[in-house]
Amino acid sequence: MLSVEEYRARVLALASLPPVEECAIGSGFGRVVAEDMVAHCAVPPFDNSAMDGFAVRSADTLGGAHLTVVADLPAGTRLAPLIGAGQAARIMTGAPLPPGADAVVPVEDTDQSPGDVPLPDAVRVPPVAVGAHVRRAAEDVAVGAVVVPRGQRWTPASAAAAAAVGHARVRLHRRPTVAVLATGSELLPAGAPLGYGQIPDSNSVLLAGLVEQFGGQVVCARAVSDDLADFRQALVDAADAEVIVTSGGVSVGAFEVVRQAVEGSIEFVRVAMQPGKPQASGRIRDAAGREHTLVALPGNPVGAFVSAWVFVRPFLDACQGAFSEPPTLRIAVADGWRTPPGRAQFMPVVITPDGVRPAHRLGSGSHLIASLHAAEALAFVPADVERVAPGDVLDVHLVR
Ligand SMILES: Nc1nc2c(c(=O)[nH]1)N[C@H]1C(S)=C(S)[C@@H](COP(=O)(O)OP(=O)(O)OC[C@H]3O[C@@H](n4cnc5c(N)ncnc54)[C@H](O)[C@@H]3O)O[C@H]1N2
Ligand code: MOO
Repeated sequence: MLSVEEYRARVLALASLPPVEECAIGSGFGRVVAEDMVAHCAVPPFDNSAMDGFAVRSADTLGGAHLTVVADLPAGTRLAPLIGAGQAARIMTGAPLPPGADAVVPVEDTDQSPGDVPLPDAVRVPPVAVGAHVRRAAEDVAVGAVVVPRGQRWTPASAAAAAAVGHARVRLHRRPTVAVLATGSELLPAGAPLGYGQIPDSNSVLLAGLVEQFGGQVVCARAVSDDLADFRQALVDAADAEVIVTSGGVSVGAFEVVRQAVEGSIEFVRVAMQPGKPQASGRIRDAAGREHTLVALPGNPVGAFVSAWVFVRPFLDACQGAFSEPPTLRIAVADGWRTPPGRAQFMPVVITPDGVRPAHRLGSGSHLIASLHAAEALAFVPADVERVAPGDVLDVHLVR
């Protein structure tokens, strides 16, 4: 049996990076930045006022002062009047601090009224320190600084950062294309009336959703029977997919269909984890000679879910050039449970004020698909731990 880390390393070794595309900064959210984005301009680009008020020379204001108002400076002004001794300028938030001035007094702290009023001839101000209410040029980011590093996911906030430092376009990795095939002759599409021994296919919708959540682009997702002709047709549908994620058939038998339908090398392994013990992966070539990476997960739905988080997520991250680790917390256990000896366990849990507890009374049973959605996280129990007791502290991976 392989450890979780050993098998994860084997799956990661199958990853390859899709090409880079140049995109408008307002698009491609969720994709991964391919090159460090460097600031072309500073943020803020110039010293400016953080308040509506009066720009002053702090040295003039010791003990309070009555200053002559020599200019009116709204945001966007092109005026840059020199403020001399005993002078002030009315200034609005975001307007450049005029030369000579080194502080701003908010209008509320003066004898003037706020709002749209005529420019006064003079203003009474209290003492104010150098730099008060001034936003310094480059105090957020300086020219040449890396603002969004490669490997990070592109978000609306990164797009705003890009705009602020002078970029209209960004280089992003293309999303890897993924086909999801849930194998099993007992499977029917969701909503179809069930005959004897048949069940709804819940894995293809589960895995397709997770693949999208992990940044993959799902090109097809459906159930496939354990019949050679059906699997061959599914591969035709999946022709555009760089990656094929399957569920089912990894314990015995059904993968013979895959072996007969394709060329390539698929490795079947047992991983010391619960759920998710049987796994398979490799590279395959379809009848038309196209290469695909295969990541095959166990059919039991909770096993498929856990395997997707533990193997497919880091694999798809590597296929996108992403460096992110899943969010992991250290949380105490509220109610204890037994764990399988010699296998790491991923327990679906809810997070309560008292700590984590299993999301279902039957624990990590790998068929408990209808209650899995209640789980907020997977609590990781190392292979050498056989009993989890209240108060034990575990690594908890968020799964929402
Ligand atoms: N003799 C042994 N039997 C089993 C072992 C074992 O070591 N020795 N391991 C068990 C474990 S653990 C798992 S996990 C499963 C893995 O089996 P497969 O990957 O071959 O999956 P199937 O047999 O096809 O299905 C297992 C289970 O899951 C249901 N299923 C499958 N696909 C779907 C789907 N798309 N939607 C909903 N439910 C699905 C299927 O009906 C079965 O109940 O093997 C154990 N057995
Ligand atoms: O490994 Mo299976 O997924 O435990 O049920």
